[in-house]
Amino acid sequence: MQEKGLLIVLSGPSGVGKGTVRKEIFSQPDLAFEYSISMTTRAPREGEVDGVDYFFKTREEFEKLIEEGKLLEYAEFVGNYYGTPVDYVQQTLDNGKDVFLEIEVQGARQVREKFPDGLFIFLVPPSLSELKNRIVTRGTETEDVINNRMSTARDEIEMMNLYDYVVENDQVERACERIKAIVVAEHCRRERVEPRYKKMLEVD
Ligand SMILES: Nc1nc2c(ncn2[C@@H]2O[C@H](COP(=O)(O)OP(=O)(O)O)[C@@H](O)[C@H]2O)c(=O)[nH]1
Ligand SMILES: Nc1ncnc2c1ncn2[C@@H]1O[C@H](COP(=O)(O)OP(=O)(O)O)[C@@H](O)[C@H]1O
Repeated sequence: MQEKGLLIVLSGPSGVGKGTVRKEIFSQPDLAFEYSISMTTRAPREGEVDGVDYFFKTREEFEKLIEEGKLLEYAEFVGNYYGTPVDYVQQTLDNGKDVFLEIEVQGARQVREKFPDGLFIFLVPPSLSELKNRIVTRGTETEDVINNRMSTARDEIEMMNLYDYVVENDQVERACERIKAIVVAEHCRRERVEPRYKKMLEVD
C-alpha cells in the first residue's frame, strides 16, 4: 500500500512572515511537498492571481462550499472567510506526497482534530514591535485593519503551545532552514524516508 504523505501546517500571527517563508521554501528545487492553495472571500491584493495565491470567492460561493462539506477547515479572520479544500489535501496525501498548509490558528486547531498526526509549526516574530513594523512596512493594510490584526496577533501568540514546534522568523533563510530540518527529523521519527532521499535507497 502507498504510504500516506505528511500534513505540515504552518501558522502564526498576521505579518510574522508566513507567506514570505512559505514562498522561499517553495522556490527551492529540492522540495518534496505540495502547497495547498486556500479559498478566501478577501479581495485580491495588487499582484495576487486567482488560483495561484488563493481561489478568490464571493461570500455566497464560500458558504456553499461550507454547506457541501468541501472544506477541511475554515475560519473567519478579520472580516473574511479563509478555508482549505478537503479533496486536494486528501488526494495528495493518499498519493504519498506531503501537503503544506499556511493557515491561521483557528483553522489549525480544526486540522489538529482531523489529523492528529499532522506536523504543526508556529512561526513567531522576534518581538511584537517587530511584528507591527512588518505589517506596516508591507503597506497592504489600512490603519484600522493593522490595529485589528495586532490585537488578533496577541490572542494568536497565546495559542503557540498547541503546536509541535515554535520557529522564530528572525531571518527568512534561517526560518526556512529550521522548518526544513524539522520536516526531515519528523520523517525519521515516523520511520518514513524523506521523499527527496528515496532515490538514494533505490537499488538497481
Ligand atoms: N484557517 C485558514 N486560514 C488561512 C487560510 N489561508 C490563509 N489563511 C490565513 O489567513 C490569514 C490572513 O491571510 P491574508 O489575508 O492573506 O493575509 P496575510 O497572510 O496576513 O498576508 C493568515 O494568517 C493566513 O495564514 C486557510 O485556508 N484557512
Ligand atoms: N525575517 C524577516 N525579516 C524582516 N522582514 C520580514 C521577514 N519575514 C517577512 N518579512 C516582511 O514582513 C512583512 C509581512 O510578511 P508576510 O509574509 O506577508 O507575513 P504573513 O503572511 O505572516 O502575514 C512583509 O513585508 C515581509 O517582506
